Amino acid sequence: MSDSIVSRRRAIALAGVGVAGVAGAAAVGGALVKGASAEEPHPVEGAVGFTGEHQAGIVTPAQDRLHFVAFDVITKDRERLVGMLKDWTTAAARMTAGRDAGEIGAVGGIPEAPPDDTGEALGLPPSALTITVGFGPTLFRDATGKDRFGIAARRPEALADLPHFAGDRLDEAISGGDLCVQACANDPQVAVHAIRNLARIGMGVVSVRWSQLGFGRTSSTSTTQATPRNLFGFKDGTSNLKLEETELLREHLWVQPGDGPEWMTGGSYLVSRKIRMIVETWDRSSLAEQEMIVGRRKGSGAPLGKTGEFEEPDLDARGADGEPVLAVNSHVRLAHPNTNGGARLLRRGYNFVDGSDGLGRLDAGLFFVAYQRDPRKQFVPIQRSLSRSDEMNEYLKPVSQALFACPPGVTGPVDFWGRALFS
Ligand SMILES: C=CC1=C(C)c2cc3[nH]c(cc4nc(cc5[nH]c(cc1n2)c(C)c5CCC(=O)O)C(CCC(=O)O)=C4C)c(C)c3C=C
Ligand SMILES: [Fe+2]
Repeated sequence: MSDSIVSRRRAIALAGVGVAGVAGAAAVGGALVKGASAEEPHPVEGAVGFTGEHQAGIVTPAQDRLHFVAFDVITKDRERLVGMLKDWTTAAARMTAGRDAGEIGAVGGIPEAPPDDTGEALGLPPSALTITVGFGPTLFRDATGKDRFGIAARRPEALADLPHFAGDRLDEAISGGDLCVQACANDPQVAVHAIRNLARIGMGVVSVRWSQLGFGRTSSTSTTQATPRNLFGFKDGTSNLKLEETELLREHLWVQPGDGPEWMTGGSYLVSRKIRMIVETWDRSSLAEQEMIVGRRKGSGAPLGKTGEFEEPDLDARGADGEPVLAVNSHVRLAHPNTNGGARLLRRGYNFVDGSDGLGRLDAGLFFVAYQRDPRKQFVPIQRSLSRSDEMNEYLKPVSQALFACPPGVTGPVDFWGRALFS
């Protein structure tokens, strides 16, 4: 029996209950989640498994495209919020398996009712779509300190507000958020379709605060992937944490039992930072200057003083002139674990070009995304060290920042994003 026949029969059966009833019925139970799970006997080709110990979209080999969105929760009703998270989980399981967001689908319903899928991904393969969800600090307490949904006591200490960093002039309107969804796929239409349908499902419960499109992943998250380049033309992601480094992931990426709170075990913290790159100025600097600022060769990606991309940078090496081979204010030295008490990140950023700035320059840069076990011990010290003296800052303008707690993966049919947090 084809999906469309199932959808049509279901549509007829549900025709009498109205649109709200149809939307609710499509989200009931967990059967749909199971159908899209990693344990499915016949996984869909090109689909990334949805269920598991950790959410997909973190160590998953970085796809080419991103649509990231931060939402404000606009309801005061805890049950409506929980209901939406259940509906999101069901829809995400379907979409990551290459199916319509709802059971009726884009064209399977009655003509009088809005479809439960928007339709722009009809006929497209799953395209390795992953959908990853996170909870922002303001979901736990609002700006006045109010416990909005009875979960303030469950706020992780690691979800502490990020400090101000020297040189930052962030735009509040495109920073923060109560919830975030990161959709990554190898087809931009598939990523946008996923976000659009979750926003549609969340109508009346959440409203879009800000969103960001990205292209050309700027990190590899697996040793099977070639290192991509950022908009400064440099290989980016060489020394990133990788999917295959299980021990390092335990140490630096996943929240471990005992870290607390319990509902975050197996999860990870996401920091995003939208950084405008003044590419026109960068393009007028010499190759030698660019390589000195980064600390690596532009062609091979090798650390200065070495020849292979994956050789370790030597922070102590000095040239014939007695000066450090890796400049004291180079990006790689300042971001290196040895400079930051061993701190490491799993970076998963994307390039962006948001048109032009009205002054004859591209509005382009890096939408930096990094996952970690505890931002207070990882992102914060690294960013402090970069903010203080990175030579690259002359070419950068950070415009937004956000922090989210991404819970562990959905484990099976009755599970949903946030179940342990809200139970
Ligand atoms: C706070 C964290 C970081 C921000 C913000 C950041 C911005 C940023 N980075 C590049 C380009 C490169 N970064 C590279 C390495 C690198 N960067 C960070 C952290 C942040 N970068 C880390 C932890 C590392 C790894 C350091 C190490 O272990 O050696 C590199 C080199 C290649 C690589 O290893 O990935 C490049 C190139 C830009 C352009 C940018 C802001 C726009
Ligand atoms: Fe960097």
